[in-house]
Amino acid sequence: MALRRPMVAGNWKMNGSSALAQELFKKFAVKLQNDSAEVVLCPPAIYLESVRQLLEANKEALNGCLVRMGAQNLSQHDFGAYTGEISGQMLKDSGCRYVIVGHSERRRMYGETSDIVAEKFAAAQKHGLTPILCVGESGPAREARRTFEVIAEELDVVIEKNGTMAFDNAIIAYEPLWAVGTGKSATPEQAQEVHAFIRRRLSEVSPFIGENVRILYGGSVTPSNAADLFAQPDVDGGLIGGASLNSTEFLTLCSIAMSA
Ligand SMILES: O=C(CO)COP(=O)(O)O
Repeated sequence: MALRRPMVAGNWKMNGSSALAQELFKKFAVKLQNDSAEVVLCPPAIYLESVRQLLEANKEALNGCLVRMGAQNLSQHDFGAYTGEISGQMLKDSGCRYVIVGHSERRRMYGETSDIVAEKFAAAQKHGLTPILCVGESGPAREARRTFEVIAEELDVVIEKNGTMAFDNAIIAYEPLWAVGTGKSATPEQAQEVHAFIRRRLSEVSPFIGENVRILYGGSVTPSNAADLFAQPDVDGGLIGGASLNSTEFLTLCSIAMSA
């Protein structure tokens, strides 16, 4: 078993259906062979209950394979007059283990600042969820050679509020904005370079955290590029958008992670 168990997390975004969940579980029961990788489904909140029921109903068929559930977002608040929001406690109550925090689509389209992201990270942990913290630079930032600077800023705000040790119970996802939903993935070398940078930065404070935190790559991962990406020493799997909506492709990605 690798030091860090690979993870494949499917971020459905505002896509999918309960039928997709059923289809996935039918295939999981047949195709997932072992627990050498962890599989996470992050459907829209309205489908969390369907996925929870499928997890329960397929417990035996999954035979120890690690399939878990995550949400795509949470409120930074515990409860109250926040129409349309969902708290960490509610997600925990619904059977979530993980929650994506700071996805670039939320930062860009819903005004989530790094401070809000840091609060959401704290709220997730407070309620017993493991945050999957997304960081990543834009295309222009990369062209201006500001990749490390942007990633460091995004990380540091979360570290300042929560401390480096908080990453003992967190996952990081490197998702360069120019690769998200564009069909243009980072090369394995580009991903590895940034993953190593993130690991080093955490190692400066805690070598233990640096060595153990799982860092996923996200951005146009498909069955044709996943093996090379997942084979990088600091890439511990993927956060998958588009390809997580196709059950055959998603299962292929899970198999690749299992043999990475
Ligand atoms: O944003 C992503 C996952 O969170 C990546 O999306 P794509 O895999 O569709 O590029």
